[in-house]
Order: sequence, then C-alpha cells, then structure tokens
Amino acid sequence: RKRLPPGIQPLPGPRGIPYIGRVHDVPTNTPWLKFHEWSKVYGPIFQTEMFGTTHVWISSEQVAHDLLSKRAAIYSDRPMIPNLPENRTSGDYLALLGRTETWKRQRRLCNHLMHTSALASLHSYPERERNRFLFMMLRDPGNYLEWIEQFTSRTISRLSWGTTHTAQVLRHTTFGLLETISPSGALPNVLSFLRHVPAIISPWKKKEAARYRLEEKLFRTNVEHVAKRMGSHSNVAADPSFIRTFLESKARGEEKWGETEEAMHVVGLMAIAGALTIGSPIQSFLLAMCHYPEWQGRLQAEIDGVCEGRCPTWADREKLPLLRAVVKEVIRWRPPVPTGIPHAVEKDDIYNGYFIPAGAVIHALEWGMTRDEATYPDAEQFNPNRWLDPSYPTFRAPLTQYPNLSGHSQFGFGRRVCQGVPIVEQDLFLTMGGLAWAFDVRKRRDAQGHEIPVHWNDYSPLLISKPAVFAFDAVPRSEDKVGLMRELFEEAREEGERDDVVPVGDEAFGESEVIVETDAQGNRLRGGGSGSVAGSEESDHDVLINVRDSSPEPELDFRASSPETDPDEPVDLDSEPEFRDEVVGSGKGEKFFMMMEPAVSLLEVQVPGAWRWG
Ligand code: HEM
Repeated sequence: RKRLPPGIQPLPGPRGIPYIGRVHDVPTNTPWLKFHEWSKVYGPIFQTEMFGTTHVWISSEQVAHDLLSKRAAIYSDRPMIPNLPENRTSGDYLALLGRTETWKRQRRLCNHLMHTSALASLHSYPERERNRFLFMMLRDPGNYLEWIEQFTSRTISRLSWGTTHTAQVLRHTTFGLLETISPSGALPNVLSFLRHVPAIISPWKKKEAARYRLEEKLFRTNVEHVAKRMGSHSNVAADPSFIRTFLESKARGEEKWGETEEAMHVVGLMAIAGALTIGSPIQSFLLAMCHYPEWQGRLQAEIDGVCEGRCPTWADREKLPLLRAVVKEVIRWRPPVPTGIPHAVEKDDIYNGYFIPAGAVIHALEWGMTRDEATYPDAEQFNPNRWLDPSYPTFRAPLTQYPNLSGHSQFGFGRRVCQGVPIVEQDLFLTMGGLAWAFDVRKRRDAQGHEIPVHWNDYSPLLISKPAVFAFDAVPRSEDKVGLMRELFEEAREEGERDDVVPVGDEAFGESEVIVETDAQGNRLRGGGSGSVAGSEESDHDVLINVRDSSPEPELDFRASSPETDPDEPVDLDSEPEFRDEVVGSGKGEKFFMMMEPAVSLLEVQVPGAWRWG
C-alpha cells in the first residue's frame, strides 16, 4: 500500500476481500447495474479492487471531462487485457493500443480515412444497404437480428474494402474478438493469472489463435484484392473504400500515412468497430417502439409530413429533428457500451483530495452518466423531447443541426474519443427512419388477443451489449410502401450485383448468398444466388456459402460444384473444368457452410427450381 500525502484520502468504494478484492457480488450479467448502484452509495467517482488492480468508476460526465479530457496527457492509456496481452503494443487493434507512437500514427490515419468517406457522404453505402434491410424485414421480420447484423456488417465491409463479400467472415471473426476482450467473455479477463496457462492446454489461447488466423487472412486478402483491382486494366475498378483511399494517398507519394501493412490493421479495426456496435441501438429502437407506441406515431407524422410518402434519406436530416432526437435518445436510454471502454492512468494523480494510483483502470460508466437525474430528468423513461424542448437541460438550438451524436458521452472522452460517429449517425438515422416510415412496430398478440410481454432491459453481458431477442410484429403501413420497398430493394440489388462480381483468378474472400422469394402462400416465386468464390492456383480458401430461404414449406437442396482439381496441379483457368458436384446441405432457413477447398477456382451454389442460380 502506498503512503498517501497528508490530507489525501483513497477514493471511497466497497470493501473487498484481501488479495481478491471485490468480485464476488459483481454479477456477470449486467455488471453495470451493480456499479451504478454503488455510485449511488459512494458518489460519482469511486474505486473497487479486483485481484490487485484498482478500478475507478466515474458516473458523472463532469468528472469524466475533468480527468479524461482535461488531464488527457496522463489519462489516455489503455489497460492490458489479460486474454489478449499484446493489445497495448501489437498495433493490431487501434482502439486497444496503449498511448504509443503507433497509436498516434494509426489514429491520424483513421481520421483521414473517415473524413474522406464522410465528405463523400459515405459513398451512399448506408442508404443502399438500408434499402436492402427494409426489404428483408418486410419478408421475414421474425429474423430481425440476422437482418440487422447483415446490414451493419455489409455496410462496413463496403466502406472498408468496397465489397459485401467479406461481411459474413467479418461478422464471425468480430464476434469472436468481442468474447476475447470482454470481462464476461473469457475467464482470464477476470482471473488474470490464467493468462500464464501454456497455449497448448489453454482453451482461450487456442480459440483466439484460430480466430486471429482467420481474421488476418481476411484482412490481407481484402487489401490485396483492392490493390489488384486498382492496378489492373480490367473494367472492374475498385469501389470507393477506406483501403482504396489509403492506397491512392500512397500512390500520390504521401508517405505520412505509413505502411500498407499497418493500414491493413487500421482499416480492419474500423471494420470490426462498425460490425460490432451499430446493431445494438437498432435493436433497442425496436424495443423502444414496442414500449412507446406514442413516440412511434409522432415520428411517423414527422417523416410523412417532410418526405411526403418517400422513405427518408440522409439529405432530409436537417428537416427531421425528431428522428435525430430518437436516434440520440435510443443511445442514451440503452447505451450499447454501458461500461465504456476503459482508459488507464499513467501517473499517480490527485482529484478533489482523493488519490488515484498510477496504473488504475478508469471506467467512464456510461450507464451511470445517462441516468444522472440532474441532466436527464426521469432518466428511466424514453423521452426524445429532452433534446427538442427548451425546458430540458439537454436542449440545444438550432434544431436544424441539433440534436446530433457528436460529443455524446457514449462515444468517450479526450484523446480516445470514438472516430466512427459519422458512420453511426448515418446508419442509425437511415435505419430508424426507414423502419418508422415502413412499419408499425408493436407487441405481438397471442391467439386470445393478449399482448405477449416484451422485456424492458434484458441485455447481453459482453462489452458491447444488445437486447435479448423478443417477439414483435412489424406491419407494413400501406400497400404503396410495400411496392416502394420492393423497388428500392431491386435498385440496391442491381447496383450491388454489378459491384459483386468477383473475377476468377482474383484472390478474394468469398461469400455467396442465395435469396429465395415466396408469395403469401409460401410458394417459391423466384430466387437466385449471387457471387461466386474464385481463387488462383495458390489459393487455399475458407469458403462461406450463405444460403437463405425463408419459405415456410419447401425444402431445398444446396449444391456446391467445384472443379475436379489436383491440389498439386496448377489450375488452367481458361480450360473448361470438369465439375465435381456435391450436395453440401439441404433444408430450409439459413445455411452457413465453412469449407476448406484447396485450389478451388470456382464454386457455385444452386437452388433447384429457382429462378436463377449463380
Ligand atoms: C454505436 C456505435 C459505436 C459506439 C457506441 C462506439 C463507442 C466507442 C467508445 C465508448 C470508444 C472508446 C472511447 C474512449 O476510450 O474514451 C470508442 C472508440 C473508438 N471507436 Fe467507436 N463506437 C461506435 C462505432 C464505431 C464505428 C462505426 C467506428 C468505425 C470506424 C468506430 C471507431 C472507433 C475507434 C477507431 C475508436 C478508438 C479510438 C482510440 O482508442 O483512440 N466506432 N468507440
């Protein structure tokens, strides 16, 4: 124990057990509720000890600004994550890096890439993907989680590498990373001595190593793919993306953005951040609409008044302050990162007579800040009016500009503030606006006409938290809107298909998707596969085939055909290959296959009887 200077006290906090600290009554589910409860007892800044580490919990925005922003010089480090011990130094994940030169360089690059895409209003990708998303919701609202996560991972894949082919693999590796780093995801993050268990017998290390290998391969092949397209004389140029912006800057001789190897990781981290986080508030919006139908009605009235029947677009944002207020209120009401992402303090410090030791882990407890009654009266209630009505402390004019998400406590403090806000803002505005325009979202009723209850606050325990699945109805608001949704989807699909061609011979990570449409009776109208996976003779691909059929009745056979090849023989891409046919699965619903196919040059999926197969 350090001897404290005279008159200086340790921070208050719950007493712990010697050597262990206070862990036994922190629930693994929703730990932020417990920390918030303690903040009511010990004040807006208190500390807990956990296995020898001091954790400081801040639940006042003012205190967070005083320390994390005003004293950013010593409060901008990150703690070591026991289950990913290289996180501070490896340069793989910018958001988890310590306050090093690598972090500064990577942050500058991230800023440049984000700024370039934001100026091009993110290349219309969020709008195109939103249009696809609404149509998926129309066909099969019960599968909403799938459509939301597809929306976020497809949008960020386009932004990162200019393609959606990478979306499913990204989703897979990213959710694995979330487990690796979350306190409730991997035991060594709580019992940190477990990190010394040798890799050969550590289930956590083995799992992480396999995940990392796949992720690294995904990132590397994506960069190579874009570079090749940019360099090729073919007519399929690379679509705009973060990595294209980087490669163009480099081609212009701008050395300040660093090496391609590093940019690969920066863009990878941006993709991870986008795939992980944005889905949570979209789900929370659906939850809010079930509990607050009156706000849904007001939101629909605003959209109908301004857009006159059209689905809202990003260009409408100035005229839709209530929609922006709903976006902001969803983030406040159910913050997706309720404990914040921790900082670490590098030197001993004193704040208001309290001692904060060097190395302490500093948590800006978002759940606590957003429940501060002085700033957010009646904080438990979902009330977008707090951003629109001058009688609330959070009101800000002019309403053509405010409310917006920049500066919101949920995006962090000081030098580590989140760099993804332009994407979050646009994605949430478009999806929430689109959903309210298209559907009446409401609680489902059982056969007797009784409402089926929807939970109020049942959220997953990982660092980025999302609501438990719940049942609701999403009823299209009119036949006109159904027609418009179909048209918007067709447009998005046509554009998407043009972009989605992966030429044979390119090294690319592949995803193939088959969508089958049905009529109200469940008869298959048409369906088709898009995309194929292509590789060169050196390739050794993991191939994901993602086949989807929501028809209630028919069973489908999914066939994958790939050329007969000898792994040791180079594939002659110009010759007509002999195809080996293989049924890789049958059934209905989503199929997700992971196959190791050495030297595959073409792999196709066909749905028998369907309109088209690709
Ligand atoms: C709802 C969505 C999101 C939420 C709630 C969120 C929240 C956060 C939080 C709490 C932090 C840590 C701030 C701090 O340490 O003080 C952070 C950091 C970061 N976020 Fe986000 N984020 C979101 C989406 C995104 C997206 C789409 C990107 C894409 C580029 C992104 C990129 C980053 C980066 C690069 C950092 C690290 C900054 C650093 O450590 O220097 N975020 N985010």
